[in-house]
Amino acid sequence: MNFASDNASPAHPSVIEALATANEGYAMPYGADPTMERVRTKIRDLFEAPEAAVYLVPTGTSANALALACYCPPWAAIFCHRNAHIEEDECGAPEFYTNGAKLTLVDGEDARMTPEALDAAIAFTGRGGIHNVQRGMVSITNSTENGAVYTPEMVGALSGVAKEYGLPVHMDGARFANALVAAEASPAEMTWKAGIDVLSFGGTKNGLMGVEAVVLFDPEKAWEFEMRRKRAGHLFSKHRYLAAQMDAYLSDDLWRAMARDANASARRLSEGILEIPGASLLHPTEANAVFAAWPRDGHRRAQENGAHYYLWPMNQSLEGPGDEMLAARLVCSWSTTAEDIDRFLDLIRG
Ligand SMILES: Cc1ncc(COP(=O)(O)O)c(C=O)c1O
Ligand SMILES: C[C@H](O)[C@H](N)C(=O)O
Repeated sequence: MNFASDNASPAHPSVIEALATANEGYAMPYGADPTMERVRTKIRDLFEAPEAAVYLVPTGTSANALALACYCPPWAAIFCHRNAHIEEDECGAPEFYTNGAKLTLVDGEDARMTPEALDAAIAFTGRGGIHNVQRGMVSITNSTENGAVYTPEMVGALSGVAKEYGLPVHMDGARFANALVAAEASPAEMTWKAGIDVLSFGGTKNGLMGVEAVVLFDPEKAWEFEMRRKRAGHLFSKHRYLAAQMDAYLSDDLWRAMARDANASARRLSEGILEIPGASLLHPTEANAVFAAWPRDGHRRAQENGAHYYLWPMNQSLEGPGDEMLAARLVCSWSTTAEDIDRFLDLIRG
């Protein structure tokens, strides 16, 4: 029973098979392999964006930081939610790769920014001319760090604010597939049709071994992205192994099937927890993560029987009154089984 993160899940067998197939013979390096061309075409078709520039990188952090660096000057602000991954969990990579851009934090429940809060933050920034950090760009995480989903309409409302100030918009889509299937939207509706300029299109959390696509819907910055990727050391020489993963991901709609399974598991888990007297959700279960609280005794039983997950916040203690409510983050993935969930629920129910 591992609910620590979808980063803990195995790669899907189809992905491993694709890697084994890709391992036959020779292939031109650095992205010049035929599989990458097929991946680029698939993504352009999927997003209805025939001119989009498409690149693969190994991690979500590299996807985010390199994308942001292409759109935000060093003297400007990146407006993001205060719990955004680029703020809390990338060890300063966005600030480093942009050569110093400032992350300006915006509030909103469930790690979803509101248009009003975003507008206020942008309006306040750069008001004093040369003395202030300037207005740079906006970054949205979908699904969010608290497991919530922005619908295309919500994305459009935030992008509308950004565009009033002439700012580009990035989407951290480490869990884009989970958001997309939850919103029952098309990739184009959830991105460029809603004002997104550049997308970190995640695969690693959703069944791949380690690859993310960066999609620049206007290819104007394609060459700059290529240079930044190479200079950062994120251009794989044996690039065919990244391309093979993404090719398998996009074949037979595997990516959306895995996301649907992960989201369904989270709903099952969330509903089961709410049957426990006193249990509650900290955030709505809209994608593949559950943020919930239940009695400490249940946590002790689960962890004594091998369950892996994070208390939320992480610094809470298992020592203390057994009936006291403790919160946790539980993340489901394509590989989460009904047996895992039912076993976990039996343990925390007692
Ligand atoms: C929302 C979000 N964005 C980006 C990342 C970064 O991905 P990585 O850890 O592969 O750098 C993560 C990691 O899980 C994430 O949760
Ligand atoms: C928190 C950690 O960085 C990872 N993004 C996760 O969601 O598990």
